[in-house]
Amino acid sequence: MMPFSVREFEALARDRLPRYAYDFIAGGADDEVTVRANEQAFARLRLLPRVLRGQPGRDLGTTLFGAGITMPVLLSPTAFHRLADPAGEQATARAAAKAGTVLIASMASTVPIGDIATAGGADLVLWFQLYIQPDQAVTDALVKRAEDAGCRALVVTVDSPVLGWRQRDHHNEFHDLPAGLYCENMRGLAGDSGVRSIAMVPELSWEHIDRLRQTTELPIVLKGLMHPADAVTAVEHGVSGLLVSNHGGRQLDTAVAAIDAVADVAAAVDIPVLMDGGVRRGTDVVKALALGAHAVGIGRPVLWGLAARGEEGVLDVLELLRGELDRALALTGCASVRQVTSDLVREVRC
Ligand SMILES: Cc1cc2nc3c(=O)[nH]c(=O)nc-3n(C[C@H](O)[C@H](O)[C@H](O)COP(=O)(O)O)c2cc1C
Ligand SMILES: CCCCCCC(=O)C(=O)O
Repeated sequence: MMPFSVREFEALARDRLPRYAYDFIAGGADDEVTVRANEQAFARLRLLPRVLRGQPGRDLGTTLFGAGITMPVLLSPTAFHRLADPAGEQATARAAAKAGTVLIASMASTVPIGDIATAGGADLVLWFQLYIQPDQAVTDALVKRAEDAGCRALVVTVDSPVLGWRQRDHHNEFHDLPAGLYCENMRGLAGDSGVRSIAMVPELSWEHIDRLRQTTELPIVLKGLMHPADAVTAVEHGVSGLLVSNHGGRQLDTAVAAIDAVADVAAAVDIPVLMDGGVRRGTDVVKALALGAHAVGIGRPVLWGLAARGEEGVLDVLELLRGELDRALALTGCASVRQVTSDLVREVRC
């Protein structure tokens, strides 16, 4: 059966994946309050459409750090794509390139960043997600690998000084990758031992960002920042963009829904603000744009598409969202993503 929504892709993925892999993707931290809140918060926001502003078509395109993309929907970084499909991140890269949008490759990819870039080809706008490592030489080597692969931005995840408590993974005893799968970006670096060689750094601070700023010319995007005061500080430290995110509810449980943090962050800074967490429909994209986001990211939906139908499934998910966004723009009276304004959204009590 052909799925007609992101949700239907989730159902297909659930049927196909082993339990531990499905749970790794679906799960979050502690009681998963924030996992649910991310989606529920979108449902609490309602659209207030404008009418009689007829346009023959809609322009979904936007620009990020000089690169044109065909819609404001990015692939957020997610680990271990080969858990979902043998072609892993290579399949994802091909789909992102065909869709004409940004792939943020996870540092915890099961395909090396150079091979992801090759699979996506010249059309792929590729960014690299980085967990700053305790050993500076390892961080430097990862940045070099990303630069050599042609990545156009570094996305530094700042919401993970320690790893969240993923109860489902503990129940499933999922602590390491199955045989044959490896954190390929770590291969050959000091201390390399697969998944366990990716360290979370409890002492992570603005000094780490300053040092990274001096190491690379690439734009730096901070991912996992939610507080407007931190957004202001980020700009002072030379950061080029922000990805408002609570890591899909996988880190601090009971953190506010990501969409609820967007407006204050966007009002505080003049750099591009992106968001991810709970985006499942084109209408969610419109709501995020209305609250000041430049674009949104999707995490789990990509893995559901990949598990359900490989490269084609990821492309299907992206094209479903594109179609929904196009319809949502038409139905709210917008001819382009730039016409989405804050007056189009209202919060209701559920
Ligand atoms: C299975 C899985 C793996 C993830 N791996 C990473 C990662 O390696 N690095 C990172 O910064 N975020 C990671 N994330 C968080 C996503 O980038 C993103 O913030 C989140 O999935 C967005 O929420 P959504 O899944 O509701 O779209 C992961 C999320 C999931 C579900
Ligand atoms: C120690 C392994 C780190 C992989 C982290 C992947 C990730 O961010 C996630 O949310 O899962």
